Amino acid sequence: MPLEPLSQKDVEDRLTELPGWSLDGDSLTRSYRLASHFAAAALVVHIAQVQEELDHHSDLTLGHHTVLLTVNTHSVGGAVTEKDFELAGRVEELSSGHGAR
Ligand SMILES: C[C@H](O)[C@H](O)[C@H]1CNC2=NC(N)=NC(=O)C2=N1
Repeated sequence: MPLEPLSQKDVEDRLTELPGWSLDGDSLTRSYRLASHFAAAALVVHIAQVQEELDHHSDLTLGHHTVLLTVNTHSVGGAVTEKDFELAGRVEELSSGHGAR
């Protein structure tokens, strides 16, 4: 089934299940803080693996002890779709194993 943009209400409702995530413009976003720069880099690699698995490649920025994700769907003009929530949920699951907060 082709991806469709979610309504603003759907996005807000779904965000209540993802603490730490918010809507920034047309994208879902979350910043994670890690114990070291290397730990942050390892989280980036792990997220990149999931992005490949889902064939969904959101912006992923490595900072000093931080990882910033900005998630939207290019094929619908950069709006938020179900696939963005799927990726965000997967990242939430794996982030705790990295000690991210
Ligand atoms: C052909 C390939 O499946 C598409 O280009 C995928 C790749 N990764 C993607 N990532 C994101 N964020 N949005 C997309 O629409 C998208 N499309």
